[in-house]
Amino acid sequence: MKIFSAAQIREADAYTIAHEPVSSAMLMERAAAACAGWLRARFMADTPLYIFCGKGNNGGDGLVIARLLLLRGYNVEVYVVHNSDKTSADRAANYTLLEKEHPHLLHHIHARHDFPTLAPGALVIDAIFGTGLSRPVDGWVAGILHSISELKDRHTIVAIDMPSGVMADGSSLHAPCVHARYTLSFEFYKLAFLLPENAERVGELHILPIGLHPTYIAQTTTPYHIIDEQTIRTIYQPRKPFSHKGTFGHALLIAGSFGKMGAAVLAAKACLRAGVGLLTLHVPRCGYEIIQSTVPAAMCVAEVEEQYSIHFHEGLNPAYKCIGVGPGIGTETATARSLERLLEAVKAPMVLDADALNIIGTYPALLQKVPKNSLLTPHPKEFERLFGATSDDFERLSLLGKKAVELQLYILLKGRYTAIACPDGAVYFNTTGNPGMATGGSGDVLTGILTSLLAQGYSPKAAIVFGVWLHGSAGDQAAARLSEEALLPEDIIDSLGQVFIRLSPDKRI
Ligand SMILES: NC(=O)C1=CN([C@@H]2O[C@H](COP(=O)(O)OP(=O)(O)OC[C@H]3O[C@@H](n4cnc5c(N)ncnc54)[C@H](OP(=O)(O)O)[C@@H]3O)[C@@H](O)[C@H]2O)[C@H](O)CC1
Ligand SMILES: [K+]
Repeated sequence: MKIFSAAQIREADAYTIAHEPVSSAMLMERAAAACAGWLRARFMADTPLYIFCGKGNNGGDGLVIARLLLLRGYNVEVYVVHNSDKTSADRAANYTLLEKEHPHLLHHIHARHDFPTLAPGALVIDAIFGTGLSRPVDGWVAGILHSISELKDRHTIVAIDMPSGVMADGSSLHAPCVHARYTLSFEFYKLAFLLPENAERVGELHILPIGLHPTYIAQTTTPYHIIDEQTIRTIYQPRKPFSHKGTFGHALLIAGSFGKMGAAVLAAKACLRAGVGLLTLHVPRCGYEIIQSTVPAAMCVAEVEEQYSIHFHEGLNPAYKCIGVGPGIGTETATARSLERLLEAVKAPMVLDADALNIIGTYPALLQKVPKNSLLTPHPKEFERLFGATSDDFERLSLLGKKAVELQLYILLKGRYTAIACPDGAVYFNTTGNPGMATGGSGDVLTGILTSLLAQGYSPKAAIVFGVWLHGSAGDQAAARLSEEALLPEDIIDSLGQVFIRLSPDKRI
């Protein structure tokens, strides 16, 4: 699913109006009907309802929502926020319509002290600004956004299309914004919704389809995409009946050290469950019995060195289709030296995670030695160590994209919506996964999955997009069974099978 900018959304609107054909007023009616339907399904007609409307089309949506809910007997009051002397034509027409039928329900806000006192348990609709916001809101209008946000503990705030004050394509980190409990947005995710700095403002996001023209959507390009199950189904390669273990590749995982062998066990189990044909683990001496007894399907190469692996660049089997390195290996100087030699020796794309990234953060020259098209999987702290600090999430996203192109690497940035930046400039956001996965060890599971998919012959782009989606989906499946609180990385691994079954329904018994 594509993520469009505010300008492209306006174009999609105009294209739909010209080609469907549908009038702009009807499109507003559709958008508002989708919101009214959503609200009616969740809130009773006697809920005190306050709709705050701006002077643009977002305000127009609010006025139509008011009209539609009044028709259904809802208890509505409308407050027009006079942020501008100008108004849009569709908003003006809908204002006239409402004024004719319900003049006593219309109120006007020209200053902060015009803000009303709300009845207890009210539903507050924020339809002040949407995608038309071009600059941070200031003055008394900013005060109104604050007044709405202050209601959030006692009332339910629902933002229409965008929480007012949030800009679709740029940072509004320090700008006054409505903090909504729910955001009902039209047709597309906006880039701002996917970045952590807006999480508290957007609340629970619902994307409502309003029938924007499919031709515009198909022919318009954007670097930003949401990974959807439809895309995953085109990536996933079901197994052919005559395949054998050699068909699914031989992976090497370099993981674990004294006290961190759990990372190696988790990565190994995930690698096997994600379908690799053969797996070898390279561990320090202390990990030998652990691996042989907990992951019997894997082969194990143990070093003479007791606590840390420092010779993993030596004697590499040419049969290895993919090498994953990093979980729990530590950052000893000798380990860093071995990593450098490994990067010099390997030409095929690898997976680098955790301590491998921390070592590269300490010795940044190593970044240039990482084989092209490798997969790097930093969390935000590791990302900062690798590429430096940024002042907001939009700047960090742009740095992520820039580094992926410059270094010709796939770099993901872990988060609620993990962002995957590709060497061709595309960025994919993953929406699967849940807060239950924010536990030590979840990242090791991801490393195992990605190494497995690359070894099986998935292209680096297919492996990272599929792998991140799979990891999140297995986490969701596990959380549905066990709760987010009780979720452990092992449960993600155990649920991988269910996700594969979902992707290939003909395999169900
Ligand atoms: N395809 C769709 O998704 C549809 C969306 N619809 C809705 O339309 C809005 C976008 O409407 P638009 O009129 O373009 O813009 P807004 O209503 O969001 O904002 C315009 C008003 O905002 C004022 N403005 C802008 N920046 C500021 C600021 N920093 N401070 C104060 N005021 C600001 C602007 O005032 P001007 O004086 O600059 O003119 C306008 O008053 C979209 O979000 C959806 O809700 C359609 O209904 C259907 C299709
Ligand atoms: K809004």
